[in-house]
Amino acid sequence: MDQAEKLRRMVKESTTPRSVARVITVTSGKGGVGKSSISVNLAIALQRLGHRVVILDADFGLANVEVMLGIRPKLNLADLMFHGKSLNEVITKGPENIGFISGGSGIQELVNLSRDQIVYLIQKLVELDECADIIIVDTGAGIADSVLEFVGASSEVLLVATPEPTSITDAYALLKTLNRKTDITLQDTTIKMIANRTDSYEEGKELYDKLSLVVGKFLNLNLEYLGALPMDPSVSKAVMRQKPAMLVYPNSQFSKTLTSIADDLCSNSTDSLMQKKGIAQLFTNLLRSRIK
Ligand SMILES: Nc1ncnc2c1ncn2[C@@H]1O[C@H](COP(=O)(O)OP(=O)(O)OP(=O)(O)O)[C@@H](O)[C@H]1O
Repeated sequence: MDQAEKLRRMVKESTTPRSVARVITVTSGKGGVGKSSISVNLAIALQRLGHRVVILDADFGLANVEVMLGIRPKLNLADLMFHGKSLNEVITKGPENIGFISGGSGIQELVNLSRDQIVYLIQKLVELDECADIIIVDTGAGIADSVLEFVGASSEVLLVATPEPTSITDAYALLKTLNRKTDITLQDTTIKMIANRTDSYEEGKELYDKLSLVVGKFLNLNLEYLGALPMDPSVSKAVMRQKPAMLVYPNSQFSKTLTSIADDLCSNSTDSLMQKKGIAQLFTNLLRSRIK
Protein backbone atom coordinates (compact mmCIF):
# COMPACT_ATOMS: atom_id res chain seq x y z
CA MET A 1 0.00 0.00 0.00
CA ASP A 2 1.51 3.37 -0.97
CA GLN A 3 1.60 6.41 1.28
CA ALA A 4 -1.40 8.09 -0.40
CA GLU A 5 -3.55 5.00 0.02
CA LYS A 6 -2.44 4.67 3.66
CA LEU A 7 -3.48 8.24 4.30
CA ARG A 8 -6.85 7.87 2.58
CA ARG A 9 -7.56 4.78 4.67
CA MET A 10 -6.47 6.49 7.83
CA VAL A 11 -8.82 9.43 7.26
CA LYS A 12 -11.67 7.12 6.24
CA GLU A 13 -11.26 4.58 9.04
CA SER A 14 -10.66 7.17 11.68
CA THR A 15 -13.50 9.41 10.71
CA THR A 16 -16.25 7.12 9.47
CA PRO A 17 -17.42 5.53 12.72
CA ARG A 18 -16.58 8.53 14.89
CA SER A 19 -17.76 12.07 14.83
CA VAL A 20 -16.54 14.43 12.17
CA ALA A 21 -16.66 18.19 12.59
CA ARG A 22 -18.46 20.53 10.23
CA VAL A 23 -15.88 22.92 8.82
CA ILE A 24 -16.92 26.43 7.84
CA THR A 25 -14.23 28.38 6.00
CA VAL A 26 -14.67 32.15 6.24
CA THR A 27 -13.05 34.18 3.48
CA SER A 28 -13.33 37.38 1.42
CA GLY A 29 -11.91 38.92 -1.71
CA LYS A 30 -10.87 42.13 0.03
CA GLY A 31 -9.31 42.65 3.47
CA GLY A 32 -11.01 44.47 6.31
CA VAL A 33 -14.58 43.51 5.40
CA GLY A 34 -15.32 41.80 8.72
CA LYS A 35 -14.14 38.20 8.35
CA SER A 36 -12.61 37.97 11.80
CA SER A 37 -15.51 39.81 13.47
CA ILE A 38 -17.91 37.36 11.86
CA SER A 39 -15.79 34.28 12.66
CA VAL A 40 -15.48 35.16 16.34
CA ASN A 41 -19.09 36.15 16.90
CA LEU A 42 -20.50 33.32 14.79
CA ALA A 43 -18.43 30.92 16.92
CA ILE A 44 -20.12 32.23 20.06
CA ALA A 45 -23.58 32.12 18.46
CA LEU A 46 -23.04 28.50 17.40
CA GLN A 47 -21.62 27.53 20.80
CA ARG A 48 -24.74 29.00 22.42
CA LEU A 49 -26.82 26.74 20.20
CA GLY A 50 -25.12 23.81 21.93
CA HIS A 51 -22.26 23.03 19.53
CA ARG A 52 -18.61 22.63 20.51
CA VAL A 53 -16.86 25.23 18.37
CA VAL A 54 -13.16 25.68 17.59
CA ILE A 55 -11.75 28.55 15.52
CA LEU A 56 -8.64 27.85 13.46
CA ASP A 57 -6.94 31.11 12.53
CA ALA A 58 -5.37 30.48 9.14
CA ASP A 59 -4.86 34.19 8.49
CA PHE A 60 -1.14 34.05 9.20
CA GLY A 61 0.65 37.24 9.99
CA LEU A 62 -2.44 38.86 11.47
CA ALA A 63 -3.63 38.00 14.95
CA ASN A 64 -7.02 39.74 14.74
CA VAL A 65 -9.02 36.84 16.15
CA GLU A 66 -6.81 36.64 19.25
CA VAL A 67 -7.25 40.34 19.86
CA MET A 68 -11.00 40.14 19.40
CA LEU A 69 -11.25 37.22 21.80
CA GLY A 70 -8.92 38.88 24.29
CA ILE A 71 -6.69 35.80 24.53
CA ARG A 72 -3.00 35.14 23.99
CA PRO A 73 -2.32 31.61 22.86
CA LYS A 74 1.11 30.36 23.90
CA LEU A 75 1.31 27.68 21.22
CA ASN A 76 0.20 27.33 17.62
CA LEU A 77 -0.27 24.81 14.82
CA ALA A 78 3.49 24.71 14.18
CA ASP A 79 4.02 23.43 17.76
CA LEU A 80 1.62 20.61 17.03
CA MET A 81 3.35 19.83 13.73
CA PHE A 82 6.99 20.08 14.75
CA HIS A 83 7.39 20.28 18.51
CA GLY A 84 5.42 17.27 19.72
CA LYS A 85 2.71 19.33 21.40
CA SER A 86 -0.67 17.70 21.81
CA LEU A 87 -3.91 19.02 20.38
CA ASN A 88 -5.11 19.96 23.86
CA GLU A 89 -2.01 22.02 24.40
CA VAL A 90 -2.51 24.07 21.22
CA ILE A 91 -6.21 24.74 21.78
CA THR A 92 -6.66 27.88 23.88
CA LYS A 93 -10.01 28.30 25.57
CA GLY A 94 -11.75 31.57 24.81
CA PRO A 95 -14.96 33.19 26.05
CA GLU A 96 -17.95 30.87 26.57
CA ASN A 97 -15.55 27.94 26.20
CA ILE A 98 -14.99 28.25 22.47
CA GLY A 99 -11.67 26.77 21.40
CA PHE A 100 -9.04 28.64 19.44
CA ILE A 101 -6.02 27.39 17.47
CA SER A 102 -3.57 29.90 16.11
CA GLY A 103 -2.23 28.86 12.70
CA GLY A 104 1.02 30.70 13.48
CA SER A 105 3.72 29.75 11.00
CA GLY A 106 2.13 26.28 10.70
CA ILE A 107 0.01 27.22 7.69
CA GLN A 108 3.01 28.55 5.76
CA GLU A 109 5.02 25.47 6.71
CA LEU A 110 2.44 23.17 5.11
CA VAL A 111 4.26 23.46 1.78
CA ASN A 112 7.46 22.16 3.31
CA LEU A 113 6.06 19.06 5.02
CA SER A 114 7.47 15.64 4.28
CA ARG A 115 5.00 12.81 3.68
CA ASP A 116 5.57 11.44 7.18
CA GLN A 117 4.86 14.85 8.64
CA ILE A 118 1.67 15.09 6.57
CA VAL A 119 0.50 11.72 7.89
CA TYR A 120 1.29 12.85 11.45
CA LEU A 121 -0.59 16.15 11.00
CA ILE A 122 -3.66 14.43 9.53
CA GLN A 123 -3.67 12.02 12.51
CA LYS A 124 -3.77 14.98 14.87
CA LEU A 125 -6.56 16.61 12.87
CA VAL A 126 -8.63 13.45 13.07
CA GLU A 127 -8.46 14.00 16.86
CA LEU A 128 -9.63 17.58 16.35
CA ASP A 129 -12.61 16.31 14.34
CA GLU A 130 -13.60 14.30 17.39
CA CYS A 131 -13.40 17.08 19.91
CA ALA A 132 -15.30 19.74 17.93
CA ASP A 133 -18.72 19.82 16.31
CA ILE A 134 -17.96 22.89 14.23
CA ILE A 135 -14.58 24.27 13.19
CA ILE A 136 -14.49 27.80 11.81
CA VAL A 137 -11.44 28.48 9.65
CA ASP A 138 -10.66 32.18 9.32
CA THR A 139 -8.54 32.58 6.18
CA GLY A 140 -6.67 35.57 4.85
CA ALA A 141 -8.34 37.77 2.24
CA GLY A 142 -7.66 37.81 -1.46
CA ILE A 143 -6.23 35.68 -4.16
CA ALA A 144 -2.95 34.54 -2.60
CA ASP A 145 -2.34 30.87 -3.38
CA SER A 146 -2.56 29.88 0.28
CA VAL A 147 -6.06 31.38 0.57
CA LEU A 148 -7.26 29.89 -2.71
CA GLU A 149 -6.03 26.45 -1.73
CA PHE A 150 -7.81 26.59 1.62
CA VAL A 151 -11.05 27.74 0.03
CA GLY A 152 -10.80 25.16 -2.75
CA ALA A 153 -10.22 22.35 -0.23
CA SER A 154 -13.27 23.34 1.86
CA SER A 155 -16.75 21.94 1.50
CA GLU A 156 -18.55 24.95 3.03
CA VAL A 157 -17.35 28.50 2.45
CA LEU A 158 -18.74 31.74 3.87
CA LEU A 159 -17.82 34.55 1.53
CA VAL A 160 -17.98 37.93 3.26
CA ALA A 161 -18.59 41.03 1.14
CA THR A 162 -19.62 44.60 1.88
CA PRO A 163 -21.56 46.99 -0.39
CA GLU A 164 -18.33 48.85 -1.29
CA PRO A 165 -17.70 48.39 -5.04
CA THR A 166 -14.11 47.20 -4.40
CA SER A 167 -15.37 44.48 -2.07
CA ILE A 168 -17.77 43.18 -4.72
CA THR A 169 -15.19 43.19 -7.52
CA ASP A 170 -12.64 41.50 -5.25
CA ALA A 171 -15.17 38.84 -4.20
CA TYR A 172 -15.84 38.16 -7.88
CA ALA A 173 -12.09 38.09 -8.62
CA LEU A 174 -11.57 35.54 -5.84
CA LEU A 175 -14.23 33.22 -7.27
CA LYS A 176 -13.01 33.72 -10.82
CA THR A 177 -9.40 32.90 -9.92
CA LEU A 178 -10.53 29.86 -7.94
CA ASN A 179 -12.63 28.68 -10.83
CA ARG A 180 -9.76 29.04 -13.27
CA LYS A 181 -7.27 27.07 -11.24
CA THR A 182 -6.98 23.69 -12.83
CA ASP A 183 -5.96 21.95 -9.61
CA ILE A 184 -9.05 23.17 -7.74
CA THR A 185 -12.52 21.82 -8.32
CA LEU A 186 -15.42 23.63 -6.73
CA GLN A 187 -17.89 20.84 -7.40
CA ASP A 188 -17.95 19.76 -3.76
CA THR A 189 -17.85 23.28 -2.35
CA THR A 190 -20.95 25.17 -1.22
CA ILE A 191 -20.35 28.92 -1.25
CA LYS A 192 -22.61 31.07 0.91
CA MET A 193 -22.42 34.83 0.77
CA ILE A 194 -22.88 37.00 3.81
CA ALA A 195 -23.25 40.75 3.34
CA ASN A 196 -21.61 42.83 6.07
CA ARG A 197 -21.76 46.50 7.05
CA THR A 198 -25.04 47.05 5.22
CA ASP A 199 -27.53 49.88 5.76
CA SER A 200 -30.50 47.57 5.32
CA TYR A 201 -31.51 44.01 4.59
CA GLU A 202 -32.45 45.15 1.06
CA GLU A 203 -28.98 46.56 0.45
CA GLY A 204 -27.46 43.19 1.38
CA LYS A 205 -29.90 41.30 -0.83
CA GLU A 206 -29.17 43.63 -3.75
CA LEU A 207 -25.46 43.01 -3.30
CA TYR A 208 -26.08 39.26 -3.33
CA ASP A 209 -28.33 39.46 -6.41
CA LYS A 210 -25.67 41.37 -8.34
CA LEU A 211 -22.83 39.05 -7.39
CA SER A 212 -24.76 35.81 -7.84
CA LEU A 213 -25.95 36.94 -11.27
CA VAL A 214 -22.43 37.45 -12.65
CA VAL A 215 -21.05 34.43 -10.81
CA GLY A 216 -23.82 32.26 -12.29
CA LYS A 217 -23.50 33.73 -15.78
CA PHE A 218 -19.75 33.90 -16.22
CA LEU A 219 -18.41 31.30 -13.80
CA ASN A 220 -21.32 28.87 -13.77
CA LEU A 221 -21.18 28.75 -9.98
CA ASN A 222 -24.06 28.72 -7.56
CA LEU A 223 -23.87 31.25 -4.75
CA GLU A 224 -26.20 30.86 -1.77
CA TYR A 225 -27.34 33.77 0.39
CA LEU A 226 -26.96 33.73 4.16
CA GLY A 227 -28.11 37.21 5.07
CA ALA A 228 -27.11 40.80 5.73
CA LEU A 229 -25.34 42.07 8.83
CA PRO A 230 -25.89 45.74 9.61
CA MET A 231 -23.28 48.44 9.94
CA ASP A 232 -23.23 48.58 13.73
CA PRO A 233 -20.91 50.68 15.94
CA SER A 234 -21.09 48.00 18.64
CA VAL A 235 -18.75 45.83 16.52
CA SER A 236 -15.84 48.25 16.66
CA LYS A 237 -16.65 49.22 20.26
CA ALA A 238 -16.38 45.54 21.17
CA VAL A 239 -13.03 45.29 19.34
CA MET A 240 -11.78 48.20 21.45
CA ARG A 241 -12.76 46.25 24.56
CA GLN A 242 -11.14 43.10 23.15
CA LYS A 243 -14.35 41.21 23.67
CA PRO A 244 -16.72 39.75 21.07
CA ALA A 245 -19.82 41.89 20.39
CA MET A 246 -22.01 38.82 21.11
CA LEU A 247 -20.69 38.96 24.66
CA VAL A 248 -20.71 42.65 25.47
CA TYR A 249 -23.50 43.84 23.18
CA PRO A 250 -25.78 40.80 22.93
CA ASN A 251 -28.79 42.95 22.09
CA SER A 252 -27.14 44.88 19.30
CA GLN A 253 -28.58 44.48 15.82
CA PHE A 254 -25.31 42.82 14.72
CA SER A 255 -25.49 40.17 17.48
CA LYS A 256 -29.17 39.49 16.92
CA THR A 257 -28.78 39.12 13.15
CA LEU A 258 -25.74 36.86 13.55
CA THR A 259 -27.66 34.68 16.01
CA SER A 260 -30.39 34.19 13.47
CA ILE A 261 -27.81 33.43 10.74
CA ALA A 262 -26.25 30.81 13.07
CA ASP A 263 -29.71 29.36 13.57
CA ASP A 264 -30.26 29.16 9.80
CA LEU A 265 -26.88 27.53 9.32
CA CYS A 266 -27.90 24.75 11.69
CA SER A 267 -31.59 24.46 10.94
CA ASN A 268 -31.26 22.64 7.65
CA SER A 269 -30.12 19.29 9.02
CA THR A 270 -29.51 17.65 5.63
CA ASP A 271 -27.42 20.61 4.67
CA SER A 272 -25.35 20.44 7.84
CA LEU A 273 -24.93 16.67 7.59
CA MET A 274 -23.78 17.01 4.00
CA GLN A 275 -21.20 19.53 5.08
CA LYS A 276 -19.70 17.28 7.72
CA LYS A 277 -16.55 16.24 5.99
CA GLY A 278 -14.16 17.20 8.70
CA ILE A 279 -10.93 19.12 9.14
CA ALA A 280 -8.76 16.03 8.49
CA GLN A 281 -10.48 15.69 5.11
CA LEU A 282 -9.95 19.39 4.37
CA PHE A 283 -6.20 19.12 5.00
CA THR A 284 -6.07 15.87 3.01
CA ASN A 285 -7.64 17.76 0.08
CA LEU A 286 -5.24 20.63 0.64
CA LEU A 287 -2.20 18.37 0.62
CA ARG A 288 -3.51 15.92 -1.97
CA SER A 289 -1.01 16.87 -4.66
CA ARG A 290 1.84 16.30 -2.18
CA ILE A 291 0.83 12.78 -1.21
CA LYS A 292 0.13 11.28 -4.62
N1 LIG B 1 -20.96 45.00 10.90
C1 LIG B 1 -20.02 45.86 11.25
N2 LIG B 1 -20.33 47.11 11.68
C2 LIG B 1 -19.38 48.00 12.01
N3 LIG B 1 -18.06 47.74 11.99
C3 LIG B 1 -17.67 46.53 11.55
C4 LIG B 1 -18.61 45.53 11.18
N4 LIG B 1 -17.92 44.41 10.82
C5 LIG B 1 -16.62 44.70 10.97
N5 LIG B 1 -16.45 45.97 11.41
C6 LIG B 1 -15.18 46.67 11.68
O1 LIG B 1 -14.39 46.60 10.50
C7 LIG B 1 -13.02 46.44 10.83
C8 LIG B 1 -12.46 45.23 10.09
O2 LIG B 1 -13.09 44.06 10.61
P1 LIG B 1 -12.34 42.66 10.67
O3 LIG B 1 -10.98 42.81 11.28
O4 LIG B 1 -13.28 41.70 11.25
O5 LIG B 1 -12.15 42.41 9.10
P2 LIG B 1 -11.30 41.28 8.38
O6 LIG B 1 -11.98 41.05 7.08
O7 LIG B 1 -11.10 40.10 9.25
O8 LIG B 1 -9.92 42.00 8.20
P3 LIG B 1 -8.52 41.38 7.72
O9 LIG B 1 -8.63 41.22 6.25
O10 LIG B 1 -7.55 42.45 8.11
O11 LIG B 1 -8.32 40.08 8.44
C9 LIG B 1 -12.93 46.30 12.34
O12 LIG B 1 -12.55 47.53 12.89
C10 LIG B 1 -14.36 45.97 12.76
O13 LIG B 1 -14.67 46.50 14.02
